[in-house]
Formats: sequence, C-alpha cells, structure tokens
Amino acid sequence: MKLFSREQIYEADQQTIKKQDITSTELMDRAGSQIFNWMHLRLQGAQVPIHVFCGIGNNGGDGLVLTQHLISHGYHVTTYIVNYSHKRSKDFLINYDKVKSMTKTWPVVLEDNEAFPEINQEDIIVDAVFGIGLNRPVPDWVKDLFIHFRKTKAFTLSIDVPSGLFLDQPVKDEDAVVWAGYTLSFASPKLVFFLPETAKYTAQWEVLDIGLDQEYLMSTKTEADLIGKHEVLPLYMPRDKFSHKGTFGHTLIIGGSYGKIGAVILSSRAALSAGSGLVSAYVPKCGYIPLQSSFPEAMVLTDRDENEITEISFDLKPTVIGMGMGLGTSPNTLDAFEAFLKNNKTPLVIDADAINLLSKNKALLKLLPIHSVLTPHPKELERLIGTWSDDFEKLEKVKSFSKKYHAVVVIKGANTITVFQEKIYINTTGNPGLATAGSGDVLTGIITGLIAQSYSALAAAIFGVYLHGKAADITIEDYGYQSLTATHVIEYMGKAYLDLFEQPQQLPQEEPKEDN
Ligand SMILES: NC(=O)C1=CN([C@@H]2O[C@H](COP(=O)(O)OP(=O)(O)OC[C@H]3O[C@@H](n4cnc5c(N)ncnc54)[C@H](OP(=O)(O)O)[C@@H]3O)[C@@H](O)[C@H]2O)[C@@H](O)CC1
Ligand SMILES: Nc1ncnc2c1ncn2[C@@H]1O[C@H](COP(=O)(O)OP(=O)(O)O)[C@@H](O)[C@H]1O
Ligand SMILES: [K+]
Repeated sequence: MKLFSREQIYEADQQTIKKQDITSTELMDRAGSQIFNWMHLRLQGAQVPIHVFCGIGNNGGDGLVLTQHLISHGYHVTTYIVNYSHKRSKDFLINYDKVKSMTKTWPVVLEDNEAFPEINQEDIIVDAVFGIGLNRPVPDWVKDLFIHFRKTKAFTLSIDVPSGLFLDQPVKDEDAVVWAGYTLSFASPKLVFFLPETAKYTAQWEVLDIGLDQEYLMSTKTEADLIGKHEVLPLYMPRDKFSHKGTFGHTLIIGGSYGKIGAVILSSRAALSAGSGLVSAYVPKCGYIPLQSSFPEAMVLTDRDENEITEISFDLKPTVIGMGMGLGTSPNTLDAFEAFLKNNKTPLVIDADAINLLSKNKALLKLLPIHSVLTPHPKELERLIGTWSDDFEKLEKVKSFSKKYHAVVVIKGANTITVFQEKIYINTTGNPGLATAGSGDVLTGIITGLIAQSYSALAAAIFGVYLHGKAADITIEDYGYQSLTATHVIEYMGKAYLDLFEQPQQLPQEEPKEDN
C-alpha cells in the first residue's frame, strides 16, 4: 500500500474533484459519511454521549458532516467548534450552516480561556480538530484541550490523523497531540503511524475509501510503501518441476566465536528454511561439532583458530554470504574481515558484529559489493550512521548511506523499515514475541537464503522481513508472545510461505431454500 504525502493527498483531492466533476463539498460529504457509517455499524444507535470536536478547516468540516448524520439518526451528540482561527474553510462554513439549520442546539464554540466540557470515561470523543493542514505548533489552549481529552480516558476517534500530529515533522511536545484510540484515515495511512516515535499517537488505524481518483492513486509513486501480503506476492518465485538443489543457490554463513556458535546455527537453519538449495557455515573450530550435530543438512568449514575467526578462506563458490552473527570484534577477526572484503565479489548480507566492525572502520564500507544488505538493530544503526535527533532525520541519514554505498539497509524494530536509496518499505508483520535472543540471526539467514535463490537484494530484504514477521505471527497462535523462540520462527517458515496463498476466510453461506 502506498503511503501518500500531504501534497499528494491534496493533489488527489483536486484530481478527484476535476475528473469526477464533483464539488469539494461533495467530497467532504463522502468523507464524513464514511466516518458515520463506520461508527453506526459499531454503535447501532446506542445512546452513548458522543462529543465531536471540530476545527475550522476541512478536518473540522468532516466532523460537521459526521455530526449531521449522528443527529439525524438520533444519536446523543454534542458538537464543539474549536475556534483556533477565524479563517474558516468554505466547506466548513457550508456544513456549519447545515448543522445549525437542523438542530436548535447549535454547536458549542470553544475559545481561549473557556472551561472545557465535562466528558465521562464511557463517552466517545471524536477528534476533528486538525487534519493534514496542521502547519505550526498548536495554540496553548488547544493543547490544554488535548490534555483534557486524555485525562477523561474516553475512547477517542480521530478523523484522518490524530490532531496535532505533523505528517513530516517530529513531535516536540507530546501533550500537544491527541492520543487516539483509533484513527480513520483517508487516502492512505500516514507514514507517522509507523515510526517508533509517533506510532503511539494512534493505537489502531483504518483507511476509509472515499473514492479518490484511482488513476492518480495508481500512477503516483510514493516515498514510502507499506508491505503486506498483497505487496510481497508478486515477489514470490514459484519452483519449476525440474529444478534441483543447484537451482536454489549455495548460502555461506560466516560467523561465530567461542560461546556464540548458536547464532550461526540459527542463521544457517533459517537460510535452508527460506529455501536455499545448499547451506555451508564457516566457523572457528569450536563450532564444528555443535553445527554438525545440531544441523546435519549443513556443510561446515572451520577457521584454523579454535575460538574465533582469524582468516576467511574457503574452497567453494557460494551464491551469497551472510556474515557477522556471533562473530566478535577482536583485532584478529577485524584483520580477517578486512582481507576478506578486499578480495570478495560475492553478494553480502551483513549483520551484528560485521556491522560493528564496519562502524569502527568506516573505510571498509567502500569495499562492500553493490547491493549489499545490512540488517542493523537501532544500536547497530547508531554506530553505523551516528546519532539522529528524530525518526525523520534517521530516515534521511539512512537514505544518504544507502545511496553512498549502494546498499539496502534493513532497520530492524517493531515496524522494520527497509531503505534503498530514496525509497522506504515498511513491514506490517511481526510482533513483540520477536523481542527474543537470536531472532535477528534468523532474519539474516532468511534474507541470505532468498538471495541464494536469485531474489534481488531488495526483494530478498522486503520479502524476508515479511516472512520472518509472518512466521512469528503464526507462531504466537501456538506459543504466545513469551514462549516464542528464534527456533520457532525457523520452524514456522513453511507456514509463512503457505499463508501467502491462503484464501481469506469466507462466512458460511446459507443453503438455498428448496421449494415444496
Ligand atoms: N482526500 C482527503 O484526504 C480529504 C481530506 N479531507 C479533510 O481535509 C483535511 C485537511 O483540511 P485542511 O487543509 O482544511 O486543514 P485542517 O487540518 O483542517 O486545518 C485547518 C487550518 O488550520 C490552520 N492551521 C494549521 N495549523 C494551525 C495551528 N497550529 N494553529 C492554528 N491554525 C492552524 C491552517 O490554515 P492557515 O491558518 O495556515 O491558513 C489549516 O488550513 C484532511 O485532514 C481531511 O480531514 C476531506 O474533507 C476531503 C477529502
Ligand atoms: N516488538 C517487536 N515487534 C516486531 N518485531 C520485533 C520486535 N522486537 C524485535 N523485533 C524483531 O526481532 C528481530 C530482533 O533482531 P536483533 O535485535 O538483531 O536480535 P538478535 O541480535 O537477538 O538476533 C528483528 O527482526 C526485529 O525487527
Ligand atoms: K483529526
């Protein structure tokens, strides 16, 4: 799913109005009516007090359309105008007059220095104060209103975006944003719903279809895409009947040190579960027996040293190499890594201590083959690119890094983000069960195993992150969050693949009645 920017959404509005020959008021009607339908389906006329807070722009206008439907369907609704400016939008005014003409109880106008209405925890707040038009910090008294919302603990439904949340700037004051229980967004969810610092402002979100011009939406390229099943299915490569293990490449996993051989076992097993034809592991001597005995499918090569990698030399031609898991960062290992990079031409997936070695010796970055995949968690990323002041700066820095080194960067986290040059891909699978030792090693193995099967580096990163998260999502159905282990993720990879082709469940249909 594309994540449109603010400018693109305004453009989609304009194109829709032009091509469908409708007025902006009609478009607002669609938006407000969709919000109403969503609420009506759930409330079914329940007499819970609903407080609709409308700003003076088009977000407020959406709120006023909603209000009209709520009133005409007999809901217990109170409408407030949050009067932060006198520059009211045309469609706001049209709907303001409509509300006034249909009820004797006119909207309550809230100004600075006025008491806020009493709201109980069981009530519903609809937040239509600011939408995507927010362009400067919210006035102090409006911030106080948002704090009031939070204190009531009432369920808060935000229209389009939680008010006070900028689409392209960090939040400087978390009290100046509405903390939504649910956000109903138009055109697309917004990038900020997925970034670590701003995701918390809406517990859940949903996109409502307001019939925007399909041609514009389809043909417009976005800076960010949300990755779900629909997006990864076209990446999937089916297997030919006459294929053999050589068809699916040879993965080499390089890593491990005394006490950290498990990381290599996890990555190697994950590469095989992802579908790599052959898997070899290159480890210090102490890793030989653990690998051979726990993972019979792998071939094992060893360093001359017992405890750490001191020289990377092997007599095989891998399709791709995944490296860094459990590697350590000793001077001997650094020397081996540098010597290896100077001669290596094989595609690389780089994780953990291999990232740390690169971070300490930035000159080595130039030795990476193009389209290397790096899979840092936030701490590793910080070592690699330096600190950032907010998520937006982080993304910009990663984009620059990706362009400079022609690398694919996988920023691991709750919504793992893959960055390649100017474009970012936000993953939707995965869960907190993955916050467990070794799950990152598994991810590196999966991505490496996909490249072995001739997926491009970018496709392997996007698809690998998706499958890893999906396997974890299926695992928790059996094990719950706490008991999920990295090994489970490997074992559930098959189910993650099968899930790609599972049809959505259909409600059982009634049998046709037989005529007597
Ligand atoms: N396709 C779609 O998605 C559709 C979208 N629609 C809806 O339109 C919404 C966008 O509406 P919008 O452009 O009128 O802006 P909105 O957010 O209501 O703000 C109002 C005005 O407030 C001002 N302002 C800004 N910051 C301020 C501040 N801190 N303190 C004080 N004032 C401030 C600023 O005006 P300014 O004063 O800068 O001239 C701004 O224009 C969108 O989110 C969605 O709900 C649907 O109706 C149709 C289809
Ligand atoms: N809360 C979470 N939600 C979803 N995925 C998560 C969460 N926490 C961690 N993960 C995923 O788990 C993996 C952890 O990787 P990493 O920190 O390298 O672990 P390790 O070094 O133990 O292997 C990453 O793929 C990350 O995206
Ligand atoms: K809003």
